[in-house]
Amino acid sequence: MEKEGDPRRVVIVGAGLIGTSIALAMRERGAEVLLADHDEVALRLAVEIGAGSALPEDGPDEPADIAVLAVPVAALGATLRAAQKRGLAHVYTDVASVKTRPVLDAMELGCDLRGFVPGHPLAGRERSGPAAARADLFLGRPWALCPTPATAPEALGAVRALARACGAEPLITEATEHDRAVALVSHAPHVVSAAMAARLGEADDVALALAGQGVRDVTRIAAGDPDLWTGILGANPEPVADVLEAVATDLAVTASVLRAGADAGQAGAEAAAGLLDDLLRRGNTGRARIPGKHGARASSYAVVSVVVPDRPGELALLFQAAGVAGVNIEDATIEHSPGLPVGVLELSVKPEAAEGLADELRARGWSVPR
Ligand SMILES: NC(=O)C1=CN([C@@H]2O[C@H](COP(=O)(O)OP(=O)(O)OC[C@H]3O[C@@H](n4cnc5c(N)ncnc54)[C@H](O)[C@@H]3O)[C@@H](O)[C@H]2O)C=CC1
Ligand SMILES: O=C(O)C(=O)Cc1ccc(O)cc1
Repeated sequence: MEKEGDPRRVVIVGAGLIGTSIALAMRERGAEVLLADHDEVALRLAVEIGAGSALPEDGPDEPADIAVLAVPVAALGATLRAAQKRGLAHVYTDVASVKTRPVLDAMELGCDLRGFVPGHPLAGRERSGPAAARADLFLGRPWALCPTPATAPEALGAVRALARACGAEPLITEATEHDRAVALVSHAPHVVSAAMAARLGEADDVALALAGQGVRDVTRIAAGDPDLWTGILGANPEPVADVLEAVATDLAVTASVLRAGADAGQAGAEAAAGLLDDLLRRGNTGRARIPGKHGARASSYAVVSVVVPDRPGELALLFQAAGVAGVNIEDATIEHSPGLPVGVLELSVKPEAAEGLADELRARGWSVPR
């Protein structure tokens, strides 16, 4: 549904995963979308899945409200310069995973920084290209905006409206702060995931046959495009290296503790166990600090666990019951063992709503262990 202040005409340069996802989200809001990509196959595919129409060679009839540059980090400066020269839009933004380096590139190339709002949606996938695009990719996700001192307030307002129209939560920050933050929460995790996944290159058939959800979780993002990630990491080297060195220290201490513990005496074994315990507990603490939906702290929700029979319509009934009880479900996960006739549904709700929900579900016949 269209909202006042939403951009009406949007140009997307780079019809890959992120560009096409923004295009699809804006099309759902009724915007006109014009797409460009130097890869004709990607462009055609994006047009065919309904993301918009191809930007004419000679540009739009009149400048669009916003042009979104969704190209790899290293291509951003030149792409902005070319887009501004063609007069594609009144306001420009980008989605690159790093902010300081591309903004410097844009300055060096003489881009007009007043109408440029550096941006970065913190949502993505381990797949590239328009075929992987989804209109709902940005729902409830943070979208960093890093205006420079030169950025015009109207330009910032327009890009903020674009992020909201895509369902995201805009968060204004400064480029160097952004780059340090994403080194910790996105870039270094990618390298750690790749380093673990790389071990699987040497795994034998038995090990691979035993691979469960844990290793899948830890290595999911390692499936990302190596070229894209080489560009991201190369543009944010120092902050990423700082995090990797800290992780490497924890790993090196753990490895030596495990080796020493194997043949240490009683006192040595206790010291080793203490160091290991310390890391595992710091891991619990760090993981619990990752915010849940809309930036709320995950630990600020209470979890109600419900045993649900594996029957058609069961979840619909249960969510309906929560609705009748006036309880908003903030998040839900289902733990399900294949072959078992039941699963455990974990519902995250506001703490004050947990008891009422549990009582309501018990009254309707569900098992909610105390
Ligand atoms: N992959 C992810 O999960 C996320 C990526 N990003 C950032 O979004 C940007 C795009 O990444 P993806 O969409 O994942 O990549 P992608 O590979 O799916 O799409 C990039 C598209 O840009 C096109 N392209 C490259 N240079 C171009 C140029 N000079 N002119 C026109 N088109 C050009 C490519 O042909 C390709 O279709 C990158 O800067 C990345 O850092 C941001 C958030 C998440
Ligand atoms: O796959 C995921 O879950 C991601 O988090 C992807 C991602 C990749 C790069 C970004 O700059 C932001 C997000």
